[in-house]
Amino acid sequence: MTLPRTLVFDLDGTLVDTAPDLIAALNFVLDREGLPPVPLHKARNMIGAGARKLLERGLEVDGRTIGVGELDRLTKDFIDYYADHIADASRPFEGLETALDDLQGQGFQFAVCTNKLEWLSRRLLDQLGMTNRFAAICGADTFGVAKPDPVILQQTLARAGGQLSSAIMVGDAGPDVGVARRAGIPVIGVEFGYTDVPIAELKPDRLIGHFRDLPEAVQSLIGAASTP
Ligand SMILES: O=C(O)COP(=O)(O)O
Ligand SMILES: [Mg+2]
Repeated sequence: MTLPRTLVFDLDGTLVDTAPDLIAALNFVLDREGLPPVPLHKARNMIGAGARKLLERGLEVDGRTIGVGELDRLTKDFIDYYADHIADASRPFEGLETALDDLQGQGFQFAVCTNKLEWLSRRLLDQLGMTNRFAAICGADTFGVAKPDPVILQQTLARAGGQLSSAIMVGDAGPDVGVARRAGIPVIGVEFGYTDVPIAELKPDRLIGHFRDLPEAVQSLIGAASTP
């Protein structure tokens, strides 16, 4: 039996431009703590390792480090606020729907492997009308491990009914390139996402600057893999 080819997507900064709502939630919490807001351009690159890390990084801008208990409380406040505003301004990156239609027509299926919490990821994709696009939607809490641990990618693929030998990862940051490398699958980097290290420096197998280029990047990877 041939299992379907699977494209596994990161969520924040890859499928959806979530920075405006994530940073609004961060600044809501900072404001309640009496701290100044972090500007969007600066805070964008703090996204990628989950809500807790985003808060830690946001607090560090002001030179603040806090205890575990306080961080727990602020993370809860952050998630409460974010959940209520998850799709106020977040939108899929340009060209995504067309690229997915094209690839689906070629027989690909899709999955989401994110360091966001699963229920937040589902809520976001629900509100954008995209949940049904994905055979599996898995977050940092789904299997108790986050990217770049390869287990999350292996388990996401298992849940989607795919397999590692016919999967490609698509992501915007270090954890995405890392998880793909550790699981031994190719990775396409997107240049429009959130990362403190430029994605090109992480050397993904292909780089795209717009979703219109995704089908061709996928084809060239498959072509390269089947060339003797
Ligand atoms: O929410 C985050 O910080 C990370 O999410 P991502 O893995 O979808 O980029
Ligand atoms: Mg990301």
